[in-house]
Amino acid sequence: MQRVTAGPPWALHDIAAIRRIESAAALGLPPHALMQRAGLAVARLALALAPHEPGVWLACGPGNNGGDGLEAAWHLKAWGRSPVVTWLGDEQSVPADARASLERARHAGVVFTDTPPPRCGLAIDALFGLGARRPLAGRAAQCRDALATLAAAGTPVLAVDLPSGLDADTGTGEQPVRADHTLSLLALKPGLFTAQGRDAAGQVWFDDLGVTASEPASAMLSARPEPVLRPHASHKGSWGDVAVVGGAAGLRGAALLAARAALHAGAGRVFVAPLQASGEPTLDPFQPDLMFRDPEALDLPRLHIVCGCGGGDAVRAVLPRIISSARSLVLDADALNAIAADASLGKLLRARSGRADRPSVITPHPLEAARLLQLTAGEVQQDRLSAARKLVEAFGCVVVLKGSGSVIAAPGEVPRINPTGNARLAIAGTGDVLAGMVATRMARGQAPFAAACDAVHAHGELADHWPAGETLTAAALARSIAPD
Ligand SMILES: NC(=O)C1=CN([C@@H]2O[C@H](COP(=O)(O)OP(=O)(O)OC[C@H]3O[C@@H](n4cnc5c(N)ncnc54)[C@H](O)[C@@H]3O)[C@@H](O)[C@H]2O)[C@@H](O)CC1
Ligand SMILES: [K+]
Repeated sequence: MQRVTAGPPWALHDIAAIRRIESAAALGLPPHALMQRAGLAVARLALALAPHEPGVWLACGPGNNGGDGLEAAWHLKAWGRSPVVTWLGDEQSVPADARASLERARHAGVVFTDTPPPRCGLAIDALFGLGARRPLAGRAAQCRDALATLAAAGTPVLAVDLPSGLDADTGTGEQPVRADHTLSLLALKPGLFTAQGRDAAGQVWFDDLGVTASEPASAMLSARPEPVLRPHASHKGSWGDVAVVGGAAGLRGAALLAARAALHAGAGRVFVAPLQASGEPTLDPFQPDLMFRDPEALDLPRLHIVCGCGGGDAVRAVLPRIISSARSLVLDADALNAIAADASLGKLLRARSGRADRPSVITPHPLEAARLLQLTAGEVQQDRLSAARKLVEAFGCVVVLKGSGSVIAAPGEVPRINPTGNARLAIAGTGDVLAGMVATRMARGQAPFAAACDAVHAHGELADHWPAGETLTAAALARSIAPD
């Protein structure tokens, strides 16, 4: 069993792949073996989480997720604990494996009750796992509410395989169980790490039940970036030139944030090309290293461009030239809104996909993604991985779909879900900082997909390591970037 932490590139499998892995593994094992391993793993983790509390309540559903819970109860009883089970199954329709575990638990003298105990040392959610495809209702919803009441009183909640009611593929669900810990069995699921998954699952643990996955990963958790060695014999030209085009009147800050982020991330030179800026000062007094230019004067084929941050409507006019000519391109915010409103810009972006030397990355949040796909933001959030894939199909570029568990997708690549970051990033300007970080990585010569994955990971880690009690603002975030 392993604790899932941000760092290694964990493989994720969708429901269809897990069902195939399960069938292949079962062929070589005696009946009930996988559930026995699952129940043992759950019981071990339960013991580790509440070593001094004998009372454990297990809410067990009608299928094999409930069977895992019953099997765990049997172990806990054998180890001298006091498990109490609420079982929602039906004697007539219980699956064979779950029946075997039910009988073991009954014969061992595990207590069964219809009503949850008022208190216990640990509560285990074994209501539904992979089979949950509809909202919890009736007694299952009552158990979910009882788990919430216990959690509010300080009882840790451990979910078996998935928080019940959470969709393993998408991380969506209507009021899923909220767990402090989730033990994912056989394979890790994408839904634990995106959309509502992170809030519902708490700390994720993984036990492969002794089975090597016989299926390719459906997605991966992106790994911590490798540090980049900066050779002593390098100069500012070695680290690339980033130019930020945006910051229309009243929105200057967004462009400055992206530019400062690019500078702190280690670009060799950073230019700012504000839109509608005639007669304004051409200096950022807090960051005098930034060089100001007229957007029309930029040598685009040499430059790694960030476009859109605070672009307003004015960005529309400069986009055709930028999309056609920029050396590399990160498109954010108003640039994406302009593309959503004008199919000819989308065609220009798509045309870049034929040129490996002209990479492009788009960084929409869910509403911008929805505009690009002509969906609602709710529809995008309903299946974030598939929304990111659709954007890749539409524009042929690297896509960063921001939000809890940002998804990074690209042509020919297994999609990544980013495991870092927290709600402190849910403020204005942090997306501009991210755009500057992605562009800098491309300016330094990284391939666009890796640049996007690494920048998103590093951006999230800044928030994860933010000092307690200090406010995270986008400007402070940009300043805190340390080039690696
Ligand atoms: N796949 C495997 O190899 C293994 C699976 N195991 C466990 O088995 C689970 C999957 O078991 P099942 O396929 O039996 O599915 P579940 O136990 O998740 O659900 C059982 C059934 O409940 C019904 N159901 C779903 N949502 C409901 C709702 N909201 N209200 C009422 N009924 C609902 C569905 O018809 C579903 O088939 C996994 O998540 C895991 O916990 C483990 O035993 C280890 C091995
Ligand atoms: K569960």
